[in-house]
Amino acid sequence: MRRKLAAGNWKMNGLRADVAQVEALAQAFPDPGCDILICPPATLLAGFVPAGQGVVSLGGQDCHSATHGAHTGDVSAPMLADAGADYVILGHSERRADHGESSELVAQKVRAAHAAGLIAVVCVGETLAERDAGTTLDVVGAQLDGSLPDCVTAANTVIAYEPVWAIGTGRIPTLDQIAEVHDFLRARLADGAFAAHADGMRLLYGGSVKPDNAAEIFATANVDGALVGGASLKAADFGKIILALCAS
Ligand SMILES: O=C[C@H](O)COP(=O)(O)O
Repeated sequence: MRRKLAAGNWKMNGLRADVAQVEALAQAFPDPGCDILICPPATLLAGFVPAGQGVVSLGGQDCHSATHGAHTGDVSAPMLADAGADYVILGHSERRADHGESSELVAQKVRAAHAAGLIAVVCVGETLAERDAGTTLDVVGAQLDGSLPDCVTAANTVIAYEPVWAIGTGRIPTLDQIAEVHDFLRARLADGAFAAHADGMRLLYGGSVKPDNAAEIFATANVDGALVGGASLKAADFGKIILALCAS
C-alpha cells in the first residue's frame, strides 16, 4: 500500500513570516493519514523544523551533486539533511530549463540525496510542443530512465509527473491524459531495473493542482498525491488539497 503524499513546492517564494503557514498546517492536521511535505526556499528551511511539529516534513528544492566545496550559491544534500530536511525535489522543469540540468546531472543529484539519507522527488514532464508533437511518453520515459541511478528504491524515491505547460497556468491535462502518463510511468518502472520497486513507488501529479480540482485528480489511477506550487503557499488552500488526498 503506497502512502499518499501531499508535497508543496514554495519555489522562490516565502519570507520568515510565512513560516506561520506551516505551523497552521501542522495544527490543522495533527494526525493526517497521509504524508505532508513543504519545500521552502533554502533560507527558511531551518526555521521550518520546529514549525512542522513532526507532522509536516521538510524538503529542499534542489541540491548539488557534491557534498561540499567551491560551488557558490549551491546547497548540498548533507546540508539539507543537517537543516532537518527529509526530502529534496530534483529535476524540476524549472531547474532543467533555467539551469540547463540534464537527466544525467539529475541522476547524480539523486545519488547524492540518497547518500545523505534524503528521499528524492524526481520530476519529469513534457513541454506543450512535445505534447502537441505526440512525443509525451517518449519524453517522460527518457527523463525517467536518465534521471534514476541504480540506488533508487520505492522507499527513497518519489516520481512527480509535471507537464510543463500545466505549471502555474491554471491549465491541467484531462484525467485520461494524467492516467495515461501515470500508467506508463508505473509500467516503465516495472519493465526495467526497478521492477521490484515499481508497485511501491509513489507517483505524484503536479501542475495547477487547486482545491477545486484536487479530488478528481486524486481519484485517477496511479496518482498517489500531488506536487503543488502556488496553492501550497497558503495553509487554507493546501489544507483543502490535503483533505481531498486523505479522502481519496
Ligand atoms: O512544483 C510544483 C509545480 O511546478 C506545480 O506548480 P503549480 O501548482 O503552481 O502549477
